Amino acid sequence: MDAAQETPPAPLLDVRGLSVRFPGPREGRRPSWVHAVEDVSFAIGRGQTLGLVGESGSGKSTIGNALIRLVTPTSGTVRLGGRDVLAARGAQARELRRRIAMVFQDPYSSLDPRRTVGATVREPMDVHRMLSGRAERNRRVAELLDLVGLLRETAVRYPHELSGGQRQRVSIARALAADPDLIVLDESTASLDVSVQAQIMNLLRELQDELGLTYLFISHDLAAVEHMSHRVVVMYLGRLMETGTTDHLYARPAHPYTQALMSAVPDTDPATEKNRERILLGGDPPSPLDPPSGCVFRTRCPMAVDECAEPVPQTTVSDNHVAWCIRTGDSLSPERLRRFVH
Ligand SMILES: Nc1ncnc2c1ncn2[C@@H]1O[C@H](COP(=O)(O)OP(=O)(O)OP(=O)(O)O)[C@@H](O)[C@H]1O
Repeated sequence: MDAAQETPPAPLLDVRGLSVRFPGPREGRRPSWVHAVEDVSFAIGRGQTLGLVGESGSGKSTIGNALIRLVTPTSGTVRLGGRDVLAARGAQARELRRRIAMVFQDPYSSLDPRRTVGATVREPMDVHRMLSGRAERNRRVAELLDLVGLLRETAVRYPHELSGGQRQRVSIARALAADPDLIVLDESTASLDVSVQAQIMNLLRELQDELGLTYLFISHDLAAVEHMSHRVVVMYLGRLMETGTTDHLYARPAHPYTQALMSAVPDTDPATEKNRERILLGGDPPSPLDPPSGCVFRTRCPMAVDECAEPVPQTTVSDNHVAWCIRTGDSLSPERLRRFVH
Protein backbone atom coordinates (compact mmCIF):
# COMPACT_ATOMS: atom_id res chain seq x y z
CA MET A 1 0.00 0.00 0.00
CA ASP A 2 1.47 3.41 -0.90
CA ALA A 3 1.41 6.44 1.41
CA ALA A 4 -1.60 8.03 -0.30
CA GLN A 5 -3.67 4.90 0.30
CA GLU A 6 -2.67 4.75 3.96
CA THR A 7 -3.97 8.24 4.74
CA PRO A 8 -7.47 7.81 6.17
CA PRO A 9 -10.12 10.00 4.52
CA ALA A 10 -10.95 13.22 6.40
CA PRO A 11 -13.97 12.66 8.66
CA LEU A 12 -17.30 14.15 7.62
CA LEU A 13 -17.89 15.49 11.14
CA ASP A 14 -15.03 16.57 13.36
CA VAL A 15 -15.83 17.81 16.87
CA ARG A 16 -12.89 19.17 18.92
CA GLY A 17 -12.84 20.25 22.55
CA LEU A 18 -16.59 20.91 22.72
CA SER A 19 -17.82 22.35 26.03
CA VAL A 20 -21.31 23.57 26.85
CA ARG A 21 -22.13 25.28 30.13
CA PHE A 22 -25.61 26.49 31.03
CA PRO A 23 -26.31 29.19 33.61
CA GLY A 24 -27.28 27.48 36.89
CA PRO A 25 -29.10 28.90 39.91
CA ARG A 26 -27.47 31.94 41.50
CA GLU A 27 -25.72 31.30 44.81
CA GLY A 28 -26.19 34.65 46.50
CA ARG A 29 -24.49 37.08 44.10
CA ARG A 30 -22.31 34.40 42.50
CA PRO A 31 -23.48 32.87 39.20
CA SER A 32 -23.15 29.07 38.91
CA TRP A 33 -22.70 26.90 35.84
CA VAL A 34 -24.09 23.54 34.78
CA HIS A 35 -21.14 21.71 33.20
CA ALA A 36 -23.29 19.84 30.65
CA VAL A 37 -20.47 18.93 28.22
CA GLU A 38 -16.74 19.31 28.93
CA ASP A 39 -13.94 19.03 26.40
CA VAL A 40 -15.53 16.40 24.15
CA SER A 41 -13.84 15.40 20.87
CA PHE A 42 -14.93 12.81 18.31
CA ALA A 43 -15.12 12.33 14.56
CA ILE A 44 -17.48 10.47 12.23
CA GLY A 45 -16.46 9.15 8.81
CA ARG A 46 -18.85 9.56 5.88
CA GLY A 47 -21.37 6.72 5.70
CA GLN A 48 -20.65 5.66 9.29
CA THR A 49 -22.69 5.64 12.50
CA LEU A 50 -21.26 6.85 15.78
CA GLY A 51 -23.22 5.74 18.85
CA LEU A 52 -23.29 8.14 21.81
CA VAL A 53 -24.25 6.28 24.96
CA GLY A 54 -24.57 7.18 28.64
CA GLU A 55 -27.12 7.57 31.41
CA SER A 56 -29.64 10.39 31.59
CA GLY A 57 -27.90 13.74 32.17
CA SER A 58 -24.55 12.67 30.66
CA GLY A 59 -24.75 15.44 28.02
CA LYS A 60 -25.77 13.42 24.94
CA SER A 61 -28.68 15.62 23.81
CA THR A 62 -26.68 18.77 24.50
CA ILE A 63 -24.06 17.57 22.01
CA GLY A 64 -26.76 16.86 19.39
CA ASN A 65 -28.34 20.26 20.04
CA ALA A 66 -24.94 21.99 19.72
CA LEU A 67 -24.43 20.39 16.28
CA ILE A 68 -27.70 21.83 14.98
CA ARG A 69 -27.01 25.12 16.82
CA LEU A 70 -29.98 24.83 19.17
CA VAL A 71 -27.51 25.55 21.98
CA THR A 72 -24.36 27.68 21.80
CA PRO A 73 -21.16 25.95 22.93
CA THR A 74 -18.93 27.68 25.44
CA SER A 75 -15.85 26.52 23.51
CA GLY A 76 -14.70 24.05 20.88
CA THR A 77 -15.07 23.59 17.15
CA VAL A 78 -17.47 21.60 14.96
CA ARG A 79 -16.45 20.99 11.36
CA LEU A 80 -18.64 19.41 8.71
CA GLY A 81 -16.79 18.49 5.54
CA GLY A 82 -13.96 20.74 6.76
CA ARG A 83 -16.23 23.80 7.23
CA ASP A 84 -16.62 25.49 10.61
CA VAL A 85 -20.28 25.01 11.60
CA LEU A 86 -20.25 27.29 14.66
CA ALA A 87 -18.48 30.24 13.01
CA ALA A 88 -20.57 30.18 9.80
CA ARG A 89 -22.85 33.15 9.16
CA GLY A 90 -25.51 34.07 6.59
CA ALA A 91 -25.89 31.89 3.50
CA GLN A 92 -23.07 29.55 4.58
CA ALA A 93 -24.74 28.98 7.97
CA ARG A 94 -28.06 28.19 6.24
CA GLU A 95 -26.33 25.74 3.92
CA LEU A 96 -24.58 24.00 6.83
CA ARG A 97 -27.87 23.90 8.75
CA ARG A 98 -29.44 22.11 5.78
CA ARG A 99 -26.67 19.51 5.82
CA ILE A 100 -27.31 18.43 9.44
CA ALA A 101 -30.81 17.08 10.15
CA MET A 102 -32.26 15.86 13.43
CA VAL A 103 -34.81 13.19 14.33
CA PHE A 104 -36.09 13.63 17.88
CA GLN A 105 -37.28 11.04 20.38
CA ASP A 106 -40.94 11.80 20.48
CA PRO A 107 -42.75 11.68 17.13
CA TYR A 108 -45.93 12.77 18.98
CA SER A 109 -44.62 16.17 20.00
CA SER A 110 -42.09 16.80 17.23
CA LEU A 111 -44.73 16.82 14.46
CA ASP A 112 -47.12 19.77 14.12
CA PRO A 113 -50.62 18.31 14.73
CA ARG A 114 -52.25 20.92 12.44
CA ARG A 115 -50.12 20.10 9.41
CA THR A 116 -50.63 17.26 6.98
CA VAL A 117 -47.82 14.76 6.57
CA GLY A 118 -47.18 16.14 3.08
CA ALA A 119 -46.74 19.72 4.34
CA THR A 120 -44.53 18.51 7.20
CA VAL A 121 -42.20 16.56 4.92
CA ARG A 122 -42.14 19.38 2.33
CA GLU A 123 -41.29 22.12 4.83
CA PRO A 124 -37.46 21.79 4.82
CA MET A 125 -37.54 21.95 0.99
CA ASP A 126 -39.73 25.09 1.19
CA VAL A 127 -37.41 26.70 3.77
CA HIS A 128 -34.27 25.99 1.76
CA ARG A 129 -36.00 26.80 -1.56
CA MET A 130 -35.07 23.43 -3.00
CA LEU A 131 -36.26 22.16 -6.41
CA SER A 132 -38.08 24.42 -8.86
CA GLY A 133 -41.52 24.80 -7.32
CA ARG A 134 -44.26 23.34 -5.16
CA ALA A 135 -45.29 20.66 -7.72
CA GLU A 136 -41.70 19.39 -7.87
CA ARG A 137 -41.47 19.38 -4.08
CA ASN A 138 -44.74 17.45 -3.78
CA ARG A 139 -43.37 14.89 -6.22
CA ARG A 140 -40.29 14.60 -4.01
CA VAL A 141 -42.54 14.19 -0.92
CA ALA A 142 -44.14 11.17 -2.60
CA GLU A 143 -40.69 9.67 -3.30
CA LEU A 144 -39.61 10.27 0.29
CA LEU A 145 -42.73 8.56 1.64
CA ASP A 146 -41.93 5.57 -0.58
CA LEU A 147 -38.37 5.57 0.70
CA VAL A 148 -39.44 5.34 4.36
CA GLY A 149 -42.05 2.64 3.67
CA LEU A 150 -45.22 4.76 3.83
CA LEU A 151 -48.03 4.85 1.26
CA ARG A 152 -48.05 8.00 -0.87
CA GLU A 153 -51.62 8.67 0.28
CA THR A 154 -50.21 9.27 3.78
CA ALA A 155 -49.35 12.79 2.52
CA VAL A 156 -52.95 13.97 3.12
CA ARG A 157 -53.20 12.54 6.64
CA TYR A 158 -52.58 14.25 9.99
CA PRO A 159 -50.17 12.96 12.68
CA HIS A 160 -53.00 11.87 15.05
CA GLU A 161 -54.25 9.44 12.37
CA LEU A 162 -50.93 7.54 12.38
CA SER A 163 -49.27 4.99 14.69
CA GLY A 164 -46.06 5.83 16.61
CA GLY A 165 -43.92 3.92 14.11
CA GLN A 166 -45.59 5.65 11.14
CA ARG A 167 -45.02 9.03 12.76
CA GLN A 168 -41.36 8.28 13.25
CA ARG A 169 -41.16 7.31 9.56
CA VAL A 170 -42.64 10.75 8.77
CA SER A 171 -39.95 12.39 10.95
CA ILE A 172 -37.28 10.46 9.04
CA ALA A 173 -38.77 11.46 5.65
CA ARG A 174 -38.77 15.09 6.83
CA ALA A 175 -35.12 14.81 7.91
CA LEU A 176 -34.23 13.37 4.49
CA ALA A 177 -36.11 16.12 2.63
CA ALA A 178 -33.28 18.64 3.01
CA ASP A 179 -30.84 16.10 1.49
CA PRO A 180 -28.56 16.16 4.56
CA ASP A 181 -25.08 14.63 4.96
CA LEU A 182 -25.46 13.95 8.68
CA ILE A 183 -28.55 12.94 10.65
CA VAL A 184 -28.56 13.28 14.43
CA LEU A 185 -30.87 10.58 15.84
CA ASP A 186 -31.64 11.58 19.42
CA GLU A 187 -33.30 8.63 21.19
CA SER A 188 -35.25 8.26 17.93
CA THR A 189 -36.51 4.78 18.72
CA ALA A 190 -36.82 5.08 22.52
CA SER A 191 -40.56 5.82 22.69
CA LEU A 192 -41.56 2.94 20.41
CA ASP A 193 -42.56 -0.67 21.17
CA VAL A 194 -39.69 -3.13 20.88
CA SER A 195 -40.83 -4.65 17.56
CA VAL A 196 -41.47 -1.21 16.01
CA GLN A 197 -38.07 -0.06 17.36
CA ALA A 198 -36.41 -2.89 15.44
CA GLN A 199 -38.27 -1.98 12.22
CA ILE A 200 -37.19 1.67 12.48
CA MET A 201 -33.58 0.73 13.22
CA ASN A 202 -33.55 -1.58 10.20
CA LEU A 203 -35.07 1.18 8.04
CA LEU A 204 -32.34 3.59 9.19
CA ARG A 205 -29.63 1.07 8.30
CA GLU A 206 -31.15 0.41 4.87
CA LEU A 207 -31.35 4.15 4.18
CA GLN A 208 -27.72 4.51 5.24
CA ASP A 209 -26.61 1.82 2.78
CA GLU A 210 -28.76 3.23 -0.01
CA LEU A 211 -28.01 6.94 0.43
CA GLY A 212 -24.56 6.90 2.08
CA LEU A 213 -25.91 8.74 5.14
CA THR A 214 -23.87 9.45 8.25
CA TYR A 215 -25.53 9.14 11.66
CA LEU A 216 -24.90 10.30 15.19
CA PHE A 217 -27.03 7.78 17.11
CA ILE A 218 -27.77 9.06 20.61
CA SER A 219 -29.23 6.51 23.03
CA HIS A 220 -29.12 5.24 26.59
CA ASP A 221 -29.89 1.75 25.20
CA LEU A 222 -26.66 -0.26 24.89
CA ALA A 223 -28.23 -2.96 22.72
CA ALA A 224 -29.65 -0.41 20.25
CA VAL A 225 -26.27 1.35 20.07
CA GLU A 226 -24.49 -1.94 19.42
CA HIS A 227 -26.95 -2.81 16.64
CA MET A 228 -26.62 0.57 14.91
CA SER A 229 -23.05 1.81 15.37
CA HIS A 230 -19.65 1.34 13.77
CA ARG A 231 -18.01 3.22 16.64
CA VAL A 232 -19.19 4.08 20.13
CA VAL A 233 -18.53 6.96 22.53
CA VAL A 234 -19.40 6.41 26.21
CA MET A 235 -20.15 9.53 28.28
CA TYR A 236 -20.66 10.24 31.96
CA LEU A 237 -21.46 13.63 33.50
CA GLY A 238 -20.54 15.51 30.32
CA ARG A 239 -17.15 13.80 29.87
CA LEU A 240 -15.79 11.12 27.56
CA MET A 241 -15.12 7.85 29.36
CA GLU A 242 -14.25 5.51 26.52
CA THR A 243 -14.42 5.26 22.74
CA GLY A 244 -13.71 2.48 20.29
CA THR A 245 -15.04 0.40 17.44
CA THR A 246 -18.28 -1.29 18.47
CA ASP A 247 -16.79 -4.80 18.30
CA HIS A 248 -13.79 -3.92 20.49
CA LEU A 249 -15.66 -1.86 23.02
CA TYR A 250 -18.45 -4.37 23.56
CA ALA A 251 -16.06 -7.34 23.65
CA ARG A 252 -13.59 -5.70 26.07
CA PRO A 253 -15.05 -2.68 27.85
CA ALA A 254 -12.03 -1.09 29.56
CA HIS A 255 -13.49 1.73 31.65
CA PRO A 256 -15.12 0.75 34.97
CA TYR A 257 -18.10 2.96 34.04
CA THR A 258 -18.64 1.13 30.73
CA GLN A 259 -18.26 -2.18 32.57
CA ALA A 260 -20.92 -1.11 35.08
CA LEU A 261 -23.29 0.03 32.32
CA MET A 262 -22.86 -3.27 30.48
CA SER A 263 -23.26 -5.38 33.58
CA ALA A 264 -26.65 -3.75 34.19
CA VAL A 265 -28.11 -4.96 30.86
CA PRO A 266 -30.18 -8.10 31.47
CA ASP A 267 -28.91 -11.19 29.66
CA THR A 268 -31.47 -12.74 27.34
CA ASP A 269 -30.13 -16.23 28.15
CA PRO A 270 -31.48 -17.23 31.60
CA ALA A 271 -28.59 -19.71 32.15
CA THR A 272 -25.86 -17.07 31.86
CA GLU A 273 -28.07 -14.36 33.42
CA LYS A 274 -28.11 -16.29 36.72
CA ASN A 275 -24.31 -16.42 37.01
CA ARG A 276 -23.66 -12.95 35.73
CA GLU A 277 -21.73 -10.53 37.91
CA ARG A 278 -23.64 -7.30 38.21
CA ILE A 279 -21.81 -4.14 39.24
CA LEU A 280 -24.17 -1.88 41.15
CA LEU A 281 -22.91 1.65 41.41
CA GLY A 282 -23.21 3.24 44.80
CA GLY A 283 -24.78 6.69 45.25
CA ASP A 284 -26.18 9.18 42.76
CA PRO A 285 -24.18 10.92 40.03
CA PRO A 286 -22.57 14.10 41.39
CA SER A 287 -24.12 17.46 40.50
CA PRO A 288 -23.04 18.88 37.13
CA LEU A 289 -22.92 22.24 39.00
CA ASP A 290 -19.87 21.04 40.90
CA PRO A 291 -18.30 18.03 39.16
CA PRO A 292 -15.45 16.17 40.95
CA SER A 293 -11.86 17.01 39.98
CA GLY A 294 -9.93 14.59 37.79
CA CYS A 295 -12.05 11.64 36.72
CA VAL A 296 -15.69 12.64 37.28
CA PHE A 297 -16.63 8.99 37.78
CA ARG A 298 -14.21 8.46 40.67
CA THR A 299 -16.80 9.18 43.40
CA ARG A 300 -18.80 6.11 42.31
CA CYS A 301 -15.98 3.99 40.91
CA PRO A 302 -15.09 0.68 42.60
CA MET A 303 -11.50 0.99 41.31
CA ALA A 304 -10.83 4.60 42.35
CA VAL A 305 -7.50 5.52 43.98
CA ASP A 306 -6.20 8.91 45.18
CA GLU A 307 -4.52 9.66 41.83
CA CYS A 308 -7.93 9.63 40.11
CA ALA A 309 -8.45 13.16 41.51
CA GLU A 310 -5.66 14.36 39.16
CA PRO A 311 -6.25 15.19 35.44
CA VAL A 312 -6.98 11.95 33.57
CA PRO A 313 -4.72 10.94 30.70
CA GLN A 314 -6.02 9.10 27.67
CA THR A 315 -5.07 5.40 27.76
CA THR A 316 -4.81 3.28 24.62
CA VAL A 317 -6.59 -0.04 25.09
CA SER A 318 -5.94 -1.34 21.58
CA ASP A 319 -6.05 -0.05 18.02
CA ASN A 320 -8.91 2.42 17.73
CA HIS A 321 -9.96 1.93 21.35
CA VAL A 322 -9.12 4.39 24.13
CA ALA A 323 -10.33 5.05 27.68
CA TRP A 324 -9.92 8.00 30.03
CA CYS A 325 -8.94 5.99 33.09
CA ILE A 326 -5.66 5.30 34.88
CA ARG A 327 -6.93 1.92 36.13
CA THR A 328 -7.57 0.50 32.65
CA GLY A 329 -6.13 -3.00 32.54
CA ASP A 330 -6.00 -3.35 36.36
CA SER A 331 -8.35 -5.77 38.02
CA LEU A 332 -10.34 -5.10 41.16
CA SER A 333 -9.02 -6.40 44.46
CA PRO A 334 -11.30 -9.07 45.98
CA GLU A 335 -12.32 -6.76 48.88
CA ARG A 336 -13.27 -3.90 46.57
CA LEU A 337 -15.11 -6.32 44.28
CA ARG A 338 -17.18 -7.60 47.21
CA ARG A 339 -18.26 -4.05 48.03
CA PHE A 340 -19.54 -3.34 44.53
CA VAL A 341 -20.56 -6.60 42.89
CA HIS A 342 -23.80 -8.21 44.01
N1 LIG B 1 -31.11 24.49 28.99
C1 LIG B 1 -30.50 23.98 30.06
N2 LIG B 1 -30.27 24.72 31.16
C2 LIG B 1 -29.65 24.20 32.26
N3 LIG B 1 -29.20 22.93 32.31
C3 LIG B 1 -29.41 22.14 31.25
C4 LIG B 1 -30.07 22.61 30.07
N4 LIG B 1 -30.13 21.56 29.17
C5 LIG B 1 -29.54 20.52 29.77
N5 LIG B 1 -29.10 20.85 31.01
C6 LIG B 1 -28.37 19.99 31.95
O1 LIG B 1 -27.23 19.53 31.27
C7 LIG B 1 -26.92 18.19 31.64
C8 LIG B 1 -26.86 17.32 30.39
O2 LIG B 1 -28.19 17.19 29.87
P1 LIG B 1 -28.53 16.37 28.53
O3 LIG B 1 -30.00 16.53 28.29
O4 LIG B 1 -27.60 16.78 27.45
O5 LIG B 1 -28.21 14.88 28.97
P2 LIG B 1 -28.65 13.52 28.25
O6 LIG B 1 -27.51 12.60 28.40
O7 LIG B 1 -29.14 13.82 26.87
O8 LIG B 1 -29.82 13.04 29.17
P3 LIG B 1 -31.35 12.69 28.77
O9 LIG B 1 -31.27 11.39 28.05
O10 LIG B 1 -32.03 12.62 30.08
O11 LIG B 1 -31.80 13.86 27.90
C9 LIG B 1 -27.99 17.77 32.63
O12 LIG B 1 -27.50 17.96 33.94
C10 LIG B 1 -29.13 18.73 32.34
O13 LIG B 1 -29.92 18.94 33.49
